[in-house]
Amino acid sequence: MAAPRVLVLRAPGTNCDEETAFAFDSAGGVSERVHVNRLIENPALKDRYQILCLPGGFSYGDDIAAGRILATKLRRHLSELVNAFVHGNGDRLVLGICNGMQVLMRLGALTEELEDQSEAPATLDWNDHGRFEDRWVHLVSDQSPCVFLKDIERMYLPMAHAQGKFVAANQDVIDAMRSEGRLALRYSDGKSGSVQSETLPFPVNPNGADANVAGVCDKTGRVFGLMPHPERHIDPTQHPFWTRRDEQPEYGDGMAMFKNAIDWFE
Ligand SMILES: NC(=O)CC[C@H](N)C(=O)O
Repeated sequence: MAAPRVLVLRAPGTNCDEETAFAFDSAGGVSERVHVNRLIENPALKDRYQILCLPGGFSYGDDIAAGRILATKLRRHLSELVNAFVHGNGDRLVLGICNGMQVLMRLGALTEELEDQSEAPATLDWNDHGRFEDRWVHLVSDQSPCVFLKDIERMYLPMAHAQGKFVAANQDVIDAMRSEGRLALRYSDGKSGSVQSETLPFPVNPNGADANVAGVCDKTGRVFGLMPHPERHIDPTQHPFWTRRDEQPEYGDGMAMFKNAIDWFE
């Protein structure tokens, strides 16, 4: 099959699009970085791509709330495009990384069937300490339908955000999402390989996220958002202690996610 085409969406303030396109290309995809205004001018462009990726950054300066303006722009001008990727025939993938996850959450694309009239089922709030946190974190994945996390048990990835605290409206949302394996990726201490659901203290849980959630997927596992940055760890030399490791793995931990996405189309 021809290599899947990846739409890496740009907006004013996006700053991880080049690395993200490089990661998809290194995994065997063909990426194009496209500005949101070009899509609004030519919505038919959506039919060129099999994967939609919303990369990290500070879209529209994080004004109002991180991801809010880009989400509103997508909902107002590109709802057909969003719908084609999120739903469509169920034959495409969506990945939101950091600011991209914030956009997917504001759009409701990760939690839409849990939506009730009164409030969002879940959101991404300010980190508990109220500051931007930029460092490496340990992650474990739960049993999950997430296409991107297939056969991945743990990862060590950089994080870099101020508004990454996953907060659910209530325990029912947590229970419903957990029972479907949608609280797919969790912060961990790097020792235990299993998911912990009682909220772990800082610094293991860097932002105070409910149930240590770092990434969530939709019901189908095709739509996934995560706060850490897999595109910043695709080469082993990006690991902070790579010179001290006895053996170098072939790839950095994040690469498997991009390969899973490309392989899904085979
Ligand atoms: N790395 C990013 O994508 C940053 C996300 C967002 N601007 C925040 O600080 O929360």
